[in-house]
Amino acid sequence: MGVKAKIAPSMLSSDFANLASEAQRMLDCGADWLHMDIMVILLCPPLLLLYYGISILLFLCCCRAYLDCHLMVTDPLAYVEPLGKAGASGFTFHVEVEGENPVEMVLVMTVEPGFGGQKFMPEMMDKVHTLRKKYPTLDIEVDGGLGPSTIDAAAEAGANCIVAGSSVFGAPDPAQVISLMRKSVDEAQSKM
Ligand SMILES: O=C(CO)[C@@H](O)[C@H](O)COP(=O)(O)O
Ligand SMILES: [Fe+2]
Repeated sequence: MGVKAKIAPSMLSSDFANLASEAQRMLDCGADWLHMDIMVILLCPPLLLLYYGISILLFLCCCRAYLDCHLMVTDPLAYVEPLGKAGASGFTFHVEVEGENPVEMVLVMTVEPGFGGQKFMPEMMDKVHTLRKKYPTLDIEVDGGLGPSTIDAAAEAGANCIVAGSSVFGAPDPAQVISLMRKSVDEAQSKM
């Protein structure tokens, strides 16, 4: 058996007016982590920055889940301490930003950063495959366009941490989608 599957619904696709109950709903459906996209005004609509400021605060009060914070910012280190104190559990940075990139988990984007609901980019699987060959026990996270129709490609390439927004929040039965993705990762890992 290889590395453990971790399924992380992206809160970007949740009902923003009911964040705390949306978070709990995903945990009740079997989510391992909650994925928090943190963006800057320069790259993304300001409303999202405002939203995430508020949502982190809400999570502090209401949610004890593992918060997988995806920092789409140019100065990620500046966010680590305050967000860590505030309850964030793990961070991913973008390789394009300056400075060191510590490797406990590698995130491979499978859409252009910025929005949920985009189409999965299968060409990114070469990168995942190369990483998995080189680092058999590393957590490798994929983010964007993951769902029932794309999970097998990601799992077979070696991804084990799966971020999924629209496919989970938009499903009539999110628990079933989470369970299907976990099964796909577990099966692929058992063959590695
Ligand atoms: O980081 C991002 C987008 O920038 C993601 O976390 C998306 O929120 C994933 O949403 P889906 O592609 O699964 O709808
Ligand atoms: Fe993300």
